[in-house]
Amino acid sequence: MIKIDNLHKKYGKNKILTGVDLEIPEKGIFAILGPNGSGKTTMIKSILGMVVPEKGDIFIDGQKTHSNGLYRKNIDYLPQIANFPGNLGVKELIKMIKDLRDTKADENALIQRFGLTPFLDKKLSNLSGGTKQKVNLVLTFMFDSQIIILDEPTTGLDPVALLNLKELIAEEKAKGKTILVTSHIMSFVEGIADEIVFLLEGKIYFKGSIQQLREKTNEVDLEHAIANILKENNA
Ligand SMILES: Nc1ncnc2c1ncn2[C@@H]1O[C@H](COP(=O)(O)OP(=O)(O)OP(=O)(O)O)[C@@H](O)[C@H]1O
Repeated sequence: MIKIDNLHKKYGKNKILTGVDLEIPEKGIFAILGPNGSGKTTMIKSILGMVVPEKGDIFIDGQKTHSNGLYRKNIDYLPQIANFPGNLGVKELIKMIKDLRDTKADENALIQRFGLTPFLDKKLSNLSGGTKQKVNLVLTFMFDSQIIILDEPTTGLDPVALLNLKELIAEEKAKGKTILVTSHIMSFVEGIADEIVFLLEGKIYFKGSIQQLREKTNEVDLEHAIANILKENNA
């Protein structure tokens, strides 16, 4: 379980998170939504210990995150922008990440799933954006951690890869995992999310099911429900 208590983070004078309280239970898919710049990545990076908040606490399974970095081993993370050296080959990169993480990994089924076999000996700099993202997905999902955090996983994916990703996320959930995902693609979110967590003006504006959000906003679908919140709040 992930618990965030009164999280505050600013960059210089720019206040981004101004008292985030959030509880993410054991199992399920939670979509972190909010307008550009609302602090979704900042919140995710705080959970991962990559951003140091001024105030507030984060607990994972009851343990405070800044008391011990070991909890990170149990989180698989797909960053919004993954920058690996372009002269690395795909196979080399996978091996390098496996060696660094030093945890059991199973990449072969994922390589098949995303059709990456023909690219294994290619350099990253020679891959298309979507193919690079498929490689990043392999790097994320090849470990078998209880918590998976995906920051904009759909970037550059074609419809087949997108369907594959949706199925993969559903399979991981079926194993009892907790998945946090950010996305601006509402059809993707609607297809996978159990709950929406909506960040606005530094706080959690809404947490609940898509159905509850539709009822709250009186809208027929998620896209209109989100647009409604943004217009009402001039966001
Ligand atoms: N390292 C940093 N230094 C200074 N400002 C930063 C830094 N990282 C993020 N910011 C600023 O903090 C704000 C929140 O950024 P963040 O990336 O968390 O938002 P987001 O909700 O994930 O946005 P998006 O939907 O565009 O991905 C933005 O105004 C951003 O410019």
